[in-house]
Amino acid sequence: MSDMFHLGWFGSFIPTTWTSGWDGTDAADWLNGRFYVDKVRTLERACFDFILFEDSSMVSDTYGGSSEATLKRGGWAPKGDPMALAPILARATERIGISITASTSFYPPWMLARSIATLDHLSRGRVGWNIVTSSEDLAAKNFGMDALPPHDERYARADEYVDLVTRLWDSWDADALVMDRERGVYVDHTKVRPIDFVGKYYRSRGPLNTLRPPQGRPVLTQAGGSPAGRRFASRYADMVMALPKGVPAMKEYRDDIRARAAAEGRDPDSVKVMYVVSPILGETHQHALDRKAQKDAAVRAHPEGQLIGWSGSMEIDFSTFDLDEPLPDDVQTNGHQSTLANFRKWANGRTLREACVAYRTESMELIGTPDEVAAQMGEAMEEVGGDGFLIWNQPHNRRYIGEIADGLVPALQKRGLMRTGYGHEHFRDNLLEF
Ligand SMILES: Cc1cc2nc3c(=O)[nH]c(=O)nc-3n(C[C@H](O)[C@H](O)[C@H](O)COP(=O)(O)O)c2cc1C
Repeated sequence: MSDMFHLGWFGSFIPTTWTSGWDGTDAADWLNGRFYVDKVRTLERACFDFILFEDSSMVSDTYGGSSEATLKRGGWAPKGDPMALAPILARATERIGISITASTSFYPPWMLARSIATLDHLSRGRVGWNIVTSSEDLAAKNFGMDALPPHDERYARADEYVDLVTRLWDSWDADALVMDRERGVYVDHTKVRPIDFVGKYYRSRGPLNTLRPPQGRPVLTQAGGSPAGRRFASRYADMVMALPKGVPAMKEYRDDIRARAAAEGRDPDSVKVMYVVSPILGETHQHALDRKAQKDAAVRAHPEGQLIGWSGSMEIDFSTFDLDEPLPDDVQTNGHQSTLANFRKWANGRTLREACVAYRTESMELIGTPDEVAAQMGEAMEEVGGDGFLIWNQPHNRRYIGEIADGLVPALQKRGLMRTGYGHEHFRDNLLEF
């Protein structure tokens, strides 16, 4: 029998789908948080390890040189701040991890260390920080910069940033709070120290002005695809999100991350690699295939949705290219480099129109009845070696969440592939349990 693996949910604090016919009122009032509270409760009932919110800081106007295309569809903006949403989700739940994205290029490290430490207390040890360096110059302009530093320098800065943030968390010992009424001592000052951090890019005296996070180090997650990104992930991340295409590439990616982690002196089992998937479920196998065909037809009819996404993340105006030709060879980006490189490799001469239909934000296609898909996931994990999957909402509505939580999850649990309860209070302990 296959081993148990982890399941997380990967998504954004954005409107739900509003054109599927199964959307209710969520697309209108998603920003009041109610949909997300219901969602996280459902995922906790289904024993997901965590929910993770990606993030960005811009309204893209790359496609067609205007924000019209982005805003008209409502796919990338508006977007709420996951840092503000997290405490509401924490209050509504008991065990599920809540991981939020914050960019090392924009957040002052001391502020980030303090916000995450506070959230770790508010959630009683269930917070994760998804570390990104950001990749859009447009976002940099919102923070007073003309452009982001070059790709590899962003990772060099992030290296120092994470070092600084973890030192700030360590600037308070776990037993600093003594609350000795007789002696009149609330905090033992000998257990709180300045850090006097002086790096190439950052300086901070410290200490932090709040208690050490319950997890000590809240769960760190990352998604580096480039060599610099992989090195960074294997040095710091407890969980790496990945999008290699197909089982052999998934295995190669995991083996590489584990080897790099071992070279950094870490136990490879302390780094979990999780793959983005978006299962298409049906009542019968044919029903699932029909649903996939329907999805493909929708993209074929409106390929611009995909092109707008690529324009935003790669900062390349895809509206300027001929849809019936491949992406020209001379196109470059300072943004998600590995995304562009992977795109070229994967597109392999496809025209842009064909590429839009074929592209999937997922590592492998999973199509079938819940039990068939559970079996496919088990087989893939057996070949790859671990460590689990991130479900990416497609479509982003209650109907899809229900299909996963009440269809796929019970099928996984029946096969012994997924947990049926939480063994620990803290996110980190649950993630490292197997
Ligand atoms: C599953 C997944 C989630 C990601 N989430 C974010 C995000 O929330 N914000 C962001 O700016 N970048 C995000 N990225 C981009 C990564 O941080 C990274 O830039 C990308 O994987 C390319 O790798 P590289 O930076 O090593 O070139 C994500 C990537 C993946 C695969």
